Amino acid sequence: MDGMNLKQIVKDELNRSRFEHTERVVDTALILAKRFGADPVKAEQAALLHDICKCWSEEKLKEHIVRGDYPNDLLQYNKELWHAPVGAYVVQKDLGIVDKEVLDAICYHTSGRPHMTLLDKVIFVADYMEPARRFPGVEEVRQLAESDLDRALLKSLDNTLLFLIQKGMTVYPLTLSARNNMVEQVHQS
Ligand SMILES: Nc1ncnc2c1ncn2[C@@H]1O[C@H](COP(=O)(O)OP(=O)(O)O)[C@@H](O)[C@H]1O
Repeated sequence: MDGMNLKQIVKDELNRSRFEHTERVVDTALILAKRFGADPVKAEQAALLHDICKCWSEEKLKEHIVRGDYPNDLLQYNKELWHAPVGAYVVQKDLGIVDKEVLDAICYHTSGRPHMTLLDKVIFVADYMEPARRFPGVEEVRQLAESDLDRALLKSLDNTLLFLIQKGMTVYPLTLSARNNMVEQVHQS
């Protein structure tokens, strides 16, 4: 499947604003990939596909997760997390994407995980800081991403965790592990 076909498939799956977000994530991911030496073809593909299941209903995502091979605790946490691992499964099964790095970058783009690959980091940070994002603290992430992808990622994870805690929400543990691991990586560098 070539890039144009994939783009049309993604467009058909998403509403207009989500597709425009996706296009901005692609642009941002390509900039970060070039800056930090990630594979631009993989970055473009992972960014294009990262939110492919974002417009599925809660019921459809839940049915899929119940029947599939997903972490046991996933359904106990924020439904905003669900589209990412389901998206990785769907692009593998329905679109024939087999590249594990691309599939992992899609799978972990919302939660993060410990020992994130360079591509995971590029997609996570691109999704967090694409130009239309207005999160408190996003400007600092953009500044850090000018020169240090790890610090930009750590700040994005910190901001996400602080946001969830301030809202009194539960935190999916994988994000805490991702954050702890990035603290270690940043302090070692
Ligand atoms: N560890 C976590 N536990 C619970 N919710 C989380 C966690 N990490 C991220 N989220 C939530 O997921 C959402 C972000 O998902 P994302 O895929 O980036 O969607 P969007 O592109 O719409 O921002 C936010 O609401 C965020 O608070």
